[in-house]
Amino acid sequence: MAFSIERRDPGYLLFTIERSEKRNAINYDVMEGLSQALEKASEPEIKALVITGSGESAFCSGGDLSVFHLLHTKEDAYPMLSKMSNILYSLLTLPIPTIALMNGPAVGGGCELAVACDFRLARKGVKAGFVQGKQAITTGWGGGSILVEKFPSPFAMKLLMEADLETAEYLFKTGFINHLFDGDSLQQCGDYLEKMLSNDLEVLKSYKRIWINKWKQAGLRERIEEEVKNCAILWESDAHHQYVKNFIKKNTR
Ligand SMILES: C[C@@H](C(=O)O)C(=O)SCCNC(=O)CCNC(=O)[C@H](O)C(C)(C)COP(=O)(O)OP(=O)(O)OC[C@H]1O[C@@H](n2cnc3c(N)ncnc32)[C@H](O)[C@@H]1OP(=O)(O)O
Repeated sequence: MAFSIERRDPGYLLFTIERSEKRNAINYDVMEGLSQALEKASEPEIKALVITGSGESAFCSGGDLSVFHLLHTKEDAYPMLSKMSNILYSLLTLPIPTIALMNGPAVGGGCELAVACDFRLARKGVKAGFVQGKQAITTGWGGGSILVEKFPSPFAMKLLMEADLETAEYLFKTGFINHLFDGDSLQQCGDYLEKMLSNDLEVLKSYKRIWINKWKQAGLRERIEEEVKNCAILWESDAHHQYVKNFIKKNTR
């Protein structure tokens, strides 16, 4: 199974990508798992959704390049990008708080998954970055638009345009990471959530609605659709295919 979904104390749903051998890369099974978790997170008594990856080698290494290298044209790429962008938009607008528990690196689409969550908790020393620019594409799951909506422009623009991996410590200073931890990630996450989840679910939902309304008014859904379409166009470039070919070659030697 590529994922697991578990109810945990104090009242949150834990979604784990169970693909540590692929550094928790997102394939179609993981997308299906995320959709199921989003549905389950709407059940009564669930006060938050926590997303993590198994092991400590990665939170999520982005799109599974061993699968997505089969997508050549923009017509091939668009359905995959669009599907995942719909999942990330549902995650963004989930009526309860959401947490990316970054026990390891978050790379490319993995960083898009993290930015779609309300809070990001990272293990000290891990790295994270929107590296897509180095692969001759842009973010294509909506993460660029979400980043720009949530963070000050010069910071967001620098992260996207430099397309580098940054340390969790730098990202903490800039506010992208909300909490740095050592030791047991689930224990740390439980401690971080304890005060918040001691409040009534309707209070949490009412506050979350303030952000959801803001994002709706800002036309974020439409902006994400534009990002998806633009990424699909870049996807079919020779430069991108060359990058992916090199990645596959390097990793099958
Ligand atoms: C779709 C797009 C988007 O944003 O829209 C994207 O996400 S583009 C995807 C962006 N992601 C990437 O460029 C790949 C990022 N991956 C990495 O940077 C690295 O793997 C780290 C996550 C930092 C972990 O490094 P570490 O040295 O621990 O592991 P490693 O590189 O030896 O990888 C271990 C195994 O996982 C596989 N692996 C790692 N990342 C993968 C990925 N994204 N897709 C498919 N396989 C992947 C490697 O091929 C290797 O398989 P074998 O053991 O069989 O050799």
